[in-house]
Amino acid sequence: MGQYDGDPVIALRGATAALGARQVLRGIDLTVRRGETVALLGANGSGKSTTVRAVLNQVPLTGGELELFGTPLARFSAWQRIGYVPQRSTAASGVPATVREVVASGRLGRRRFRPLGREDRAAVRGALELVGLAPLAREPVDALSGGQHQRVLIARALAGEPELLVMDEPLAGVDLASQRVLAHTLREQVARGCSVLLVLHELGPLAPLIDRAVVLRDGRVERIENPDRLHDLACHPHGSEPVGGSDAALRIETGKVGLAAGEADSEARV
Ligand SMILES: Nc1ncnc2c1ncn2[C@@H]1O[C@H](COP(=O)(O)OP(=O)(O)OP(=O)(O)O)[C@@H](O)[C@H]1O
Repeated sequence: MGQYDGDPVIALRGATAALGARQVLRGIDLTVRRGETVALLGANGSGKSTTVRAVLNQVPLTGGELELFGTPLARFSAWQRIGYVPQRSTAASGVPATVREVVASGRLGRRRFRPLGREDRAAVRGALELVGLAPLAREPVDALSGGQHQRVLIARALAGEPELLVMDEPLAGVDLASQRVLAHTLREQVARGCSVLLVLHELGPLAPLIDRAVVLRDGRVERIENPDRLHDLACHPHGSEPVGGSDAALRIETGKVGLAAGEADSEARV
C-alpha cells in the first residue's frame, strides 16, 4: 500500500447498465490504479456484481465509458491480463477434471491452445502452492469442499499471471483458514504489482490489504472510505453509520472526491 499515482488499470466513468428491464447501474465512477487494492461494498442488490461484470464486459454498458489498461473497451483485447474469480460458482463442471487441470485452464489465454510449456507448468505449480493446494493437485475437483473449490478458482485466475485480479465475493462460504490463505495470496499478488478489485460483504482478514473501499447503494457510489475508516467498515460493512451523514459530501484523499448523490467527480479516484 502507499501512494497510487500509477496509471489506471480500470477507469469506469458514469457507467449505466440494465439487466432485463431493470436499471441496475445508475452512473458509477470507479478507478483502480496499478498496484491498488479496491473493495466494492454495499448491501445485497446494490450493484456490486454487475459493476464487476461490466468491467469484464459481461454486462454491456448503456452509458458511460470504460477503459482497461488505458485502452477504451471497444479496442481492448488483452483479456489475459485480467484474472477473474466469479461469485459463488464451483470449479466442478460435471466433466471429470483434476485440480491441476482446472488450474491449468487459467493459462489458456496465455498459451493460445499450445500444449503446456515449461513456463505454463511453473505458473500452474506456483498458483497451486500459493493457495495451498499442491498436495491435492491430482484430486478430482468434485471431491473438494466449498472452500477448496474457491481456492481452485483463485489458483486458476492466478495461473494466468494477471496484472489485474477481479474477485467477486472470494470469502463467501470460506472458513477462516481459507480466508487467511486468501489474504496471504492477495498480499503476494500485490507485492508483485498486481491490482485487485474485489467484491466483499465483510472485510475480515482482508481488511489490512484494502487501500480503498467503494460503497455502492442502489447502483450508485454512495461513499468511499480510505484505510482509516476500514476498521469501522469491517464492523459496519453496509454503512449503518454514514460518516457526516449519507447526504454529506465526503472529501477524502486528494480532496477532490465529491460523494454526495449526483456529485460524482470524474477526476475522483473512485
Ligand atoms: N438477470 C437479472 N435480471 C434483472 N435484474 C437482475 C438480474 N440479475 C440481478 N438483477 C438485479 O440487479 C440488482 C443488482 O444486482 P447485483 O448482483 O449486481 O447486486 P450485488 O450488489 O452484487 O448483490 P449481492 O450482494 O446480493 O451479490 C439487484 O437488484 C438484482 O435484483
